[in-house]
Amino acid sequence: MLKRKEHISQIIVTAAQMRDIEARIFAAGMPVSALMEKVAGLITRRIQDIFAQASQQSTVTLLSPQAGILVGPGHNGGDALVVARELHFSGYKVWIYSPFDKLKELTSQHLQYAQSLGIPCYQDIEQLPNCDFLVDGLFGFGLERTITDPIAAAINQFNLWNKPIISIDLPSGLHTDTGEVLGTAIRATYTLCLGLWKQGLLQDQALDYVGKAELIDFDIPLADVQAVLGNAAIKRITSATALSTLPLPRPPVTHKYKEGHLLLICGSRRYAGGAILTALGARGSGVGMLSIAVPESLKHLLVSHLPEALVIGCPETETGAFAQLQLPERTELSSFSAIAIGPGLTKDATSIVQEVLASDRPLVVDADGLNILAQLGTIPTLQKRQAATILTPHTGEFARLFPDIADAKDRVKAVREAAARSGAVVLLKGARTAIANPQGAVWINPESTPALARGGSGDVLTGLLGGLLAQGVNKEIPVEDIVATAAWWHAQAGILAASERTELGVDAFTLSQYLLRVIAGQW
Ligand SMILES: NC(=O)C1=CN([C@@H]2O[C@H](COP(=O)(O)OP(=O)(O)OC[C@H]3O[C@@H](n4cnc5c(N)ncnc54)[C@H](O)[C@@H]3O)[C@@H](O)[C@H]2O)[C@@H](O)CC1
Ligand SMILES: [K+]
Repeated sequence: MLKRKEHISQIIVTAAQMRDIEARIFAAGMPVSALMEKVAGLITRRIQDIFAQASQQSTVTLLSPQAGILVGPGHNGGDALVVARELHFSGYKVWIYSPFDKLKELTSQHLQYAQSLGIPCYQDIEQLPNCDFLVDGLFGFGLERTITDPIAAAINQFNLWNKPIISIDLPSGLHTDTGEVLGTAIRATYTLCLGLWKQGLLQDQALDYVGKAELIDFDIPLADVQAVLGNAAIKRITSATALSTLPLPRPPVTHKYKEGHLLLICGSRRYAGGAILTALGARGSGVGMLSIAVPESLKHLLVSHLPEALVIGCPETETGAFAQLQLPERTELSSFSAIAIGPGLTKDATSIVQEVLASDRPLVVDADGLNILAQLGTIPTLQKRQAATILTPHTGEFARLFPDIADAKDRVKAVREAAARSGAVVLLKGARTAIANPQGAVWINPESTPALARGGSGDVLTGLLGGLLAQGVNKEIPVEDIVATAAWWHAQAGILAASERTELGVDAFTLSQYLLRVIAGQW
């Protein structure tokens, strides 16, 4: 059983779902004002911690830091006003920017009380004094239309101040579900997301605005979450879930075939390195047995890099691409636990992709394998496969496979539709990789690094995923969990490598060497 905190940190909600969950809490008797008080108290404490830490690291000690509090018309503004009051009482110098004439009732009451305490309140940005940091309570999940002037101009101005900004719930201006910028948006240094993770904070287009995001858990009952979300949930992949899916510990009595036999089909003379990187990713997975089918002229190269693998040289075309898949005698595709196909294939390998699709083995299709699928237009026939199919496109490959649903503005929606249509588990690569299964469940990898935006890093993922799949199939681990674990592991290896070698130091070979270090400390 997952602990409550762990469970809560996995959940992702839309604005509508958050509103429904909130409504259940209020209907059960929790007063709105009491919840606001509780939440804003938690935010205040976190702001104080952040600021205390920053002061410790700085050579200048501020005796009474000055906070600018930005207040919108709804309950996000109400939260901000409670924070203003609490910071005021704990010795901060506080001023309030409240540009709206009409406020929700609770927000209006808090404003009135803050003013009665003598906290200065301004309506125009020109009047605002200097400050050490800003608290953004302009809009939360109630933002429903594009922000216009004068608020848009004020937000742009705040962004130019170059002061730390702490956004309450989400940076004002971001769409709660898609992360789209509605006109303009606050560029936060920290986002303190309230209660449950909002989907928009995990969409690629929001990342420039979100800063460092944290969840402020205010004890939402899990029963209310379950009642609203049901099973078609969107989940954040966490270390705890990923680690629990790894094929560890191994049973004391086992043998190499029991620990999975992966067949990789990859490479061409032109893209020889892709085959090596895919194989190194598979090696990192710990798979029991690795067979690698490559065009004949690559065989020695692969053997010299991976002496443990069984390398199968296949007939090749004049240009050194696969002409045919020729497995050793008495070996069928069904002899393997799983197959991964694609990196470095070239488009000459069309018939091999078809052959593999017709097999009854769990299958990962990547890179040129996906381009061949797009050309063949066979996406609907994937539904008929007897075993799981996993597609791992980057944005360009996704657009070729699903031209009518590729949607940069809502990647979660796009990946969900792609999975439903294809019957495959689809992993859409990005800064926040999103994974969907055909039943509508989605997983998002919440931590990654731009260091991974580099040729060959996808090949490592394909091998790693294939290797985990081969091991997981034997242990009856759900395919979606394996895909999520591979995405997490790959990203964590990138993060660890970047932390030691900078974001420029994570070439794909190096990445493959960091895989094991991610988990070595955990077991
Ligand atoms: N979900 C929860 O359980 C809790 C939510 N709380 C806070 O409440 C927030 C949601 O509050 P609200 O529903 O009042 O929504 P918001 O505070 O996000 O703002 C909605 C208000 O902004 C106006 N508005 C929307 N778009 C606008 C635009 N483009 N230009 C000008 N005005 C615009 C709306 O008419 C409405 O008055 C959360 O983000 C969070 O900060 C907390 O107080 C406590 C608990
Ligand atoms: K906000």
